[in-house]
Amino acid sequence: MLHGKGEKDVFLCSSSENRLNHLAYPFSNVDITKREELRRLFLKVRPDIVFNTAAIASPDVCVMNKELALLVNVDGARNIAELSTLYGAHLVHFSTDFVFNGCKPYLTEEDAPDPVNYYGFTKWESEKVVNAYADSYAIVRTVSVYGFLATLTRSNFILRVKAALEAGKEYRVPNDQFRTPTLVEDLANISIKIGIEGHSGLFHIAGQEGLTNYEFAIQAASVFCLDPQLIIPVSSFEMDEKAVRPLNTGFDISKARTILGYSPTTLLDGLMLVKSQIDKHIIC
Ligand SMILES: NC(=O)C1=CN([C@@H]2O[C@H](COP(=O)(O)OP(=O)(O)OC[C@H]3O[C@@H](n4cnc5c(N)ncnc54)[C@H](OP(=O)(O)O)[C@@H]3O)[C@@H](O)[C@H]2O)C=CC1
Ligand SMILES: Cc1cn([C@H]2C[C@H](O)[C@@H](COP(=O)(O)OP(=O)(O)O[C@H]3O[C@@H](C)C(=O)[C@@H](O)[C@H]3O)O2)c(=O)[nH]c1=O
Repeated sequence: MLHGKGEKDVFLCSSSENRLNHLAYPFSNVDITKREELRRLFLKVRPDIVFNTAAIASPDVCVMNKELALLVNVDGARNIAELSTLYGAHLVHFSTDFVFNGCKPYLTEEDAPDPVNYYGFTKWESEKVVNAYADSYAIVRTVSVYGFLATLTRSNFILRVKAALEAGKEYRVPNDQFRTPTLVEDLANISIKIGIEGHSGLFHIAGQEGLTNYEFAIQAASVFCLDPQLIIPVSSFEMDEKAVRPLNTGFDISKARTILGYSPTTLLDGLMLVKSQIDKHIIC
């Protein structure tokens, strides 16, 4: 998404291999929890803008490995915030709707966080360290990101629904978790704008339609021409996941619309885009 945007060179890093090597950007392995290693990278690259997407982003993994979650999500964010200040970079840090308790949908930037799981707790703490240690920064909170890339670290909701239905398997989905799903291209484009234009503060970035995960799965099945009968609505309680999920989240995106001119893709267009990307990938 960064390709051809502005006059910036792009430098990629992550803790394992470069999964975007077809794009031919320079890449370094870095562990954000290792401050000296990270400092050497800042010294070498001298970034104007840093996008911090690194995290332990699975709520279930976070609750099972709290030490690691705290280390990466909080200490790692602190290292990046400190070094961004030291080297004069504008930091765009990513956070989540899971900082909220799920009692109210369409949350604004003014609503008070109150996480109900350990992942949400570490992400809220990450926001506090960014606030405390970064001079020039924006925090981008987002919700249930969907999209297609052949080399994803983790899959996402609609790709899992698609895989199960294609295999003729039933897929149990909570009908009591309300979200505003976010198309990854919308998130990437607005984040680049935030970075390049140097916007500061907190932004809620999500899709414009709110629906339950069950309804989302049904819409995905329709676009992918798969059998919706295989999608079984269940309560979150019946899901029996390791980490409890906040029930009602989803964002009010008025601030982003007004300040950034953010105008997200509709859910139907987003799902059709993902379908066309997958079809193209299969043909290639
Ligand atoms: N996906 C979603 O629906 C949502 C995501 N978010 C937030 O967006 C951000 C990105 O999430 P998402 O892309 O889904 O997460 P992924 O799990 O897909 O990717 C996280 C990345 O973090 C990297 N990473 C993990 N540990 C380290 C480390 N110690 N040092 C350097 N890099 C590390 C991983 O690198 P490697 O691949 O090399 O292991 C991986 O690429 C996170 O901050 C998450 O909290 C917020 C709301 C919704
Ligand atoms: C693994 C699994 C999940 N689900 C449901 C649970 C949940 O309602 C929905 C989405 O599950 P996921 O594990 O993709 O997402 P989940 O971890 O619930 O969601 C979050 O991801 C993190 C990173 C965030 O920050 C949040 O914004 C949110 O998008 O899918 C199933 O229905 N069946 C399954 O087999």
